[in-house]
Amino acid sequence: MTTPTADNDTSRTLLRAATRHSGARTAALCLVSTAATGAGLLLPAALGRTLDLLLAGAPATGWVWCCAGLAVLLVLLDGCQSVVVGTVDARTTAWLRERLTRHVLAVGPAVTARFRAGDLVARLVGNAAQAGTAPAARAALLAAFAGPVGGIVALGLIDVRLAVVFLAGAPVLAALVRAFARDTSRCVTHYQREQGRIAAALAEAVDGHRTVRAAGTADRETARILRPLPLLSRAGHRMWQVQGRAAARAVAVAPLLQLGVLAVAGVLLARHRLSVGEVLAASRYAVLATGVGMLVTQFAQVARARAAAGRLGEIASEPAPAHGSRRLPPGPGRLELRGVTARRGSHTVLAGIDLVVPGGTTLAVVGRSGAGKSLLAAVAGRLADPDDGEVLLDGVPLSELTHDDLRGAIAYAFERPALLGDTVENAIGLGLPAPSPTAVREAARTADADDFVRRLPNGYATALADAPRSGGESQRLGLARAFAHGGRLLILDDALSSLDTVTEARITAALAGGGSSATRLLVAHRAATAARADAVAWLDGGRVRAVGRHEELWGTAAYREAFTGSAETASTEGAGR
Ligand SMILES: Nc1ncnc2c1ncn2[C@@H]1O[C@H](COP(=O)(O)OP(=O)(O)OP(=O)(O)O)[C@@H](O)[C@H]1O
Repeated sequence: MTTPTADNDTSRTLLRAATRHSGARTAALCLVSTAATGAGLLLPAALGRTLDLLLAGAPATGWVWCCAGLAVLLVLLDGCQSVVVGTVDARTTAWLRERLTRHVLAVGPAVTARFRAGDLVARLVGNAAQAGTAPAARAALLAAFAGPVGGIVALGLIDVRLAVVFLAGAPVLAALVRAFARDTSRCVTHYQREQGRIAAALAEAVDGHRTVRAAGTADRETARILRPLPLLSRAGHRMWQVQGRAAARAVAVAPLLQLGVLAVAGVLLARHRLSVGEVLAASRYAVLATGVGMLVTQFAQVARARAAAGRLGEIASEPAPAHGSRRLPPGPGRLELRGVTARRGSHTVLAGIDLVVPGGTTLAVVGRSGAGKSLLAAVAGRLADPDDGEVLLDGVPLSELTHDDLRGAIAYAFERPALLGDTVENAIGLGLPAPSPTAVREAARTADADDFVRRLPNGYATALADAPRSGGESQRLGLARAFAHGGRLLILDDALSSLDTVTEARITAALAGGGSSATRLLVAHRAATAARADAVAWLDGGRVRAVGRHEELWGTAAYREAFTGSAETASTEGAGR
């Protein structure tokens, strides 16, 4: 579990990297924004000069053109700014989404232990888009600062007393902006958190729609999903209050400052220290110098982006398992667990497990529901790391293997496989660099899936979305994927549970009878499956109570009990282990 400080550091690092990624465009945006601010600052001076020349009856055509040119330039720069802001936002958002999606998938099940699925999606979609505006918003904030600062400098250049009058009231404005920035960050963080809660509950309800309908609890479920709504509404109202209060205070203070500047300018005009044009310029610079409205908007944007980046930082700080650099030497696929201990919360699920599966043999793992069979299967193929001990394949600790060697050597099938890909063929060949149609069909035949795939509208080319499947058919496709993957270790985590006993017998017999040369680890609930394995590991109370042939163990009453009453509850691929 990471700390809030680590999350904050990570969010800052993430934003810095995202800004670097759009570096050239962000620099261009800074240039365009600065140029726009510069043009905005020059315009009042040019207008003042033009007015003075016109009042004096002197030729002012050049200055009129200059004013017109500056006005046109401002419009053009404004257009450029919109285009560049759009591009920077889009590129940064895309970069953040890609990087975090990769990270989420690299972290694996641990990420779903900390974040609910809907909340993760809300973060990767909504918050990434908000955080993606950070580089452009910061550049715009700089430009928004340049306006008031330039306005004060210009006032000082016209007459230093004008700047002094303004600066006397400026601390009040600065305090307003600071309070606004602080309050906004707080409300935005609350708002985004409540949004994430709603998204998480909604995703759970959509996933469990059959259960909700069967229980007739749609109304209660809707209420559960929308429970954070009052808090969301409160955070939203608070945001508007903060923004409204800041604007109201600014509206109260800014005109007073502008009035002060104008009064002093009027006195100086009366004393012939300033021209009419300079008074006009001073009045416009006073407006620019009090440009708090712009600052408030930009601060709000930066605060939203930073709060969103904070939520992304929480994901990014979740450590992904590191892979080693060792290659897998040739070998028969001998699997060895040495003193493997795995805890979940305060519960020690696996306590110092020692187990050896000789290459090319089948080990069935049995035990009552909750005995830790799925966790053992996850640890055996490094879907999860043990808290203590190590797992070796042909003598090499899994944690020291390169990512490609590890994943190339171990194939998995689950009770409820997630089928990914455009077509049935792609779903079976998932993960293979170049899946051959022959290998995919051969694997499907071994998994007893070939017949029903051929009956689909376009056979193997049928889009997954157009291939309605029963639980057993999905399992067979998941098995086919594992068989097509090959490798020297095959782990079936309750992947035969939805098959009828005849099909299950056919598949396990095919595997044992030369259908696969791999070492096989089977999480089994049925006595018949255990009976076909070369050996059985009986898990009980977090330990291996016995290893032996099924027929030998069957004599023990407690062993027989492990097969009764445990078949209804089973593990799932997405259960977060
Ligand atoms: N992410 C997790 N957080 C907390 N506890 C967990 C987590 N994953 C598994 N557990 C707990 O670990 C124990 C073993 O779970 P596991 O799924 O490995 O059991 P199993 O033997 O496969 O059960 P079944 O036969 O019902 O599928 C259970 O008590 C389960 O609640």
